[in-house]
Amino acid sequence: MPKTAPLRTRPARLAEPMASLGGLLRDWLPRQRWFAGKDRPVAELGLLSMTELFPGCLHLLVHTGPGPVPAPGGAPSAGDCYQLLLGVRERPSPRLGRALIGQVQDGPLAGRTVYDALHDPRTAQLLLERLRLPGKAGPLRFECDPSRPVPGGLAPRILDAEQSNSSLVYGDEFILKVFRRIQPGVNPDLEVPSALARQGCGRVPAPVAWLRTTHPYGATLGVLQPFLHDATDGWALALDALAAGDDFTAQAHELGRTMAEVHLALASAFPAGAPGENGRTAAAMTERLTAAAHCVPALRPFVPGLRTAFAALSTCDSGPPAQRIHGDLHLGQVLRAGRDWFVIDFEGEPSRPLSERRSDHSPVRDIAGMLRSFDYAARQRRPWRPEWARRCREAFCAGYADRAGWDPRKKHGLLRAYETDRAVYEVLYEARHRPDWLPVPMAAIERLAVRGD
Ligand SMILES: Nc1ncnc2c1ncn2[C@@H]1O[C@H](COP(=O)(O)OP(=O)(O)O)[C@@H](O)[C@H]1O
Ligand SMILES: O=P(O)(O)O[C@H]1O[C@H](CO)[C@@H](O[C@H]2O[C@H](CO)[C@@H](O)[C@H](O)[C@H]2O)[C@H](O)[C@H]1O
Repeated sequence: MPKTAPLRTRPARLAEPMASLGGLLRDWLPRQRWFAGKDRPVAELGLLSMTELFPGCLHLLVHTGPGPVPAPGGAPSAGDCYQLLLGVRERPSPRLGRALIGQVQDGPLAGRTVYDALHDPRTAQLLLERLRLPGKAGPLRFECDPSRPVPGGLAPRILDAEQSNSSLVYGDEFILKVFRRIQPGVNPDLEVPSALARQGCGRVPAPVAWLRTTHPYGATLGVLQPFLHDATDGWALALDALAAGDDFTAQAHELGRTMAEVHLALASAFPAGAPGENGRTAAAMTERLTAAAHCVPALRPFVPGLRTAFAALSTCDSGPPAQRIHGDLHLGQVLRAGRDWFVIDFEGEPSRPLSERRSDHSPVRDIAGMLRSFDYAARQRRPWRPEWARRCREAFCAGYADRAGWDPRKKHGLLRAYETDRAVYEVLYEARHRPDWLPVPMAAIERLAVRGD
């Protein structure tokens, strides 16, 4: 892309830019994969913070309703906050392609073309330059681990993956995840891998630099970590194995061992909080089911059957103690390089509040997530391959038991409840993001509600 024209409007004068940018962003936001509020129009759109990061590049935190824009330091309001990096240039360019957001009609930016600057190699390069050394820009703080220096001049490319955030890869050596939906507090995707690195856990790429903001509240905005360039994610490997009719149990077994290792490292890295309590967990799961059935009518006939899984949880033995976990474990979150598995993306389920994602949970929740993922993979082939999934699930649990010292297969009631809770989450996720995929978790819902296995 050609060099962007410097913005001659001073940032302070852009205090009212939502009036001019608002229309464009209202159209553009709901079309982004990472935008969570697809089920409602963007009625409210307000500016929480704006920083001119480089000439021609604005860093924005915007609030989308339904609630009003919260006042700094004031009470939280219903709605979400998103991080945007907007490129602003004098003239449109066909090279902007799908990065184009549109042309501003009025206000201080009238006539300028606005685009998603993460697609602009120059912005990507400048971003890495800022991250390599500590520094600040307005409320933004660029920080790094001085023991893990990052070389300059690495060529950037935007990752073309179905993601909840946006990622840039630099010279196949580092990957920068730019969080899109921002919540106050430290993001577990920075907190957890940093803590695991301090434990010497080699199964998780360690953050080397990160971006945070101090306004309108403290929050993590991005994390740079080593890119495992020779790795393939577990989802792609599982689909390849299915297509070739290959067995995947050796890989699943090794993956089970890896997850147990990561859970053990997490338990040492974070002091244990209050012990988990099944009755309270069952109540929370039932509440989530009720909320999901409210949004997805197809769930409703199965609610009574699913509730029995949660009711049974209240009477189960307590199981392994609650601890920090991954929180959104599936085959897309594990990468295999050579014979080793690595675990990424410790953000947790993106739709849940950060406080909940950062609290302790049963490790069975992660195990259930991975077991569901084998089922997802097996359902990508027709006729679907229940045996393939069953063998992988067995092997994963056996590998986990080898390393953890307790066997998930002996915790049937816990596993059923957590699998049910995960399938309910998936129904909601698919209904919002990929309606064509809804039959996949719905098949599990039917199985769990009717047969309970
Ligand atoms: N350290 C890494 N090395 C190699 N690939 C990675 C690494 N981190 C992420 N990826 C790739 O980027 C994709 C998206 O990363 P992820 O952290 O899951 O983002 P999101 O939370 O937006 O879904 C992953 O599926 C994986 O293919
Ligand atoms: O974007 P994230 O990786 O944080 O996770 C979200 O998106 C996932 C899909 O990309 C979704 O996972 C579901 O689909 C997977 C196949 O694409 C499957 O392997 C998982 O088992 C299934 O849950 C995940 O739930 C969601 O949080």
